[in-house]
Amino acid sequence: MKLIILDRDGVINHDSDAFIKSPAEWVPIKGSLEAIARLNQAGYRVVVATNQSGIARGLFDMQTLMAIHQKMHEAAQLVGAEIDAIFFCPHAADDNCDCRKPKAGMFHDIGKRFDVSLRGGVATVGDSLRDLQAGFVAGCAPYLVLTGKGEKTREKGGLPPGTLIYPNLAAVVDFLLKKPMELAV
Ligand SMILES: O=P(O)(O)OC[C@@H](O)[C@H]1O[C@@H](OP(=O)(O)O)[C@@H](O)[C@@H](O)[C@@H]1O
Ligand SMILES: [Mg+2]
Ligand SMILES: [Zn+2]
Repeated sequence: MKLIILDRDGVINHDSDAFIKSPAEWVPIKGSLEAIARLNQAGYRVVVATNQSGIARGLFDMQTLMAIHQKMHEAAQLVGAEIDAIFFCPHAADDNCDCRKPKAGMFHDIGKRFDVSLRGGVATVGDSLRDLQAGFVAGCAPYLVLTGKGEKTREKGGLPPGTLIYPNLAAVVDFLLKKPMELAV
């Protein structure tokens, strides 16, 4: 089975320094949902691994997070895309949980749930260093996109070895499905 693990904010939808606190604030990045549909058609299971410390911060509750994800699923369906599962960490950094990226807990759980060894070339796509670090530790091939916080992440450096950089999720999918696309260097 082909599997890919995507960060949510800044990869699928626009991010905000004020967090994505409601369905109304969830706006897909142009081309991202269509890119997921192309992955589905190529036989990929698409799974999201997202930090949602806004829950621990009291910025929004679980019901609101579920409503945001319902909107994401519906928007995906409109373009023939399907997100197979959404794993999220609702904790704050000082909760010292095992699931908050850059820890790899969500990635290990995804590997178990889908019975896939992540070390077999499973790609993970993120806009923050912690996304890439979590995936890399779990054995994934890291891809940085320059949407969301990606430009800042590139400037800061320290990316896991072998990280490939692309302008956005659609360009990563072009590469994965072997349509020529220039690397964003
Ligand atoms: O990119 P993913 O993992 O899908 O979600 C990130 C969000 O949960 C929020 O994560 C926060 O980081 P802190 O949780 O405050 O460190 C900030 O970066 C917010 O701007 C951002 O919206
Ligand atoms: Mg992000
Ligand atoms: Zn957690």
